[in-house]
Amino acid sequence: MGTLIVIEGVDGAGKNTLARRLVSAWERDDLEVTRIGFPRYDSSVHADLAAEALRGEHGDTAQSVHAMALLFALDRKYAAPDLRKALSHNDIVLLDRYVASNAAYTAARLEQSADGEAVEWIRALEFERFGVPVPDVQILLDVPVDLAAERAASREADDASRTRDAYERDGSLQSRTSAVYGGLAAAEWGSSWEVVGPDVDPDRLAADIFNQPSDGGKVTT
Ligand SMILES: Nc1ncnc2c1ncn2[C@@H]1O[C@H](COP(=O)(O)OP(=O)(O)OP(=O)(O)O)[C@@H](O)[C@H]1O
Ligand SMILES: Cc1cn([C@H]2C[C@H](O)[C@@H](COP(=O)(O)O)O2)c(=O)[nH]c1=O
Repeated sequence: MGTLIVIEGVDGAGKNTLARRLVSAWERDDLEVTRIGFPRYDSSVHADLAAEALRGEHGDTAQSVHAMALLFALDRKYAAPDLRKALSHNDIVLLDRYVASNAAYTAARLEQSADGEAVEWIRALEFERFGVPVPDVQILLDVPVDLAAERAASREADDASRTRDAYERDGSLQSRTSAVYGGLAAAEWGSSWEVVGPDVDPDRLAADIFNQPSDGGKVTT
């Protein structure tokens, strides 16, 4: 059975970039790795509806914190069989965003903290009711929100297909989300967390997170 590793962080933190570098490091060590990004745009109707809502379509859907969270959660519910299959065929399944994204953004939108009702609602909905796999370790890429916002803005300037959505343009939401993430990591929400900064060395992180072969491929933090 493979190890389920998740990268979390605010928009523009550099999750996608870090994920690619971790995969390269693990593949150099001959590990079998699969990378999946949530939301699963273009392969999940729920993910596509959520993206469209965040760009102003579907009436007042985006205004409803809970409707948005349900769309993101349904994307994962229908991905769960593929996640289990991927875990049975790989040493590592690396996810770019997962359940903690829903917990952090939902709580932040409702101005709650990591120990509030929204986070508990997401935990019960996704892990208990939908039965999505629980991660072995969650990495929080903890980047100052101003730096993350600059990166998201410059990515938008370079690539017209990456225009910022409603969440990405809301600096206050990004700050609150960052704070909730900090609380989730401190509470080891769901599983163990590793908090890393913007200057993390991906090769060292890859080695730290997946110690092999001495511990049989189990995760350490
Ligand atoms: N370590 C880094 N140093 C400099 N620039 C970086 C670094 N990591 C990422 N970037 C740049 O910042 C921008 C955002 O990075 P990336 O797409 O990896 O972030 P993300 O967290 O996956 O964003 P989102 O959640 O919004 O999809 C990209 O233009 C990327 O090239
Ligand atoms: C998976 C997931 C995402 N979100 C939020 C986070 C982002 O602001 C947007 C879109 O994600 P992307 O990484 O920028 O493509 O949605 C969320 O609130 N809940 C989730 O489960």
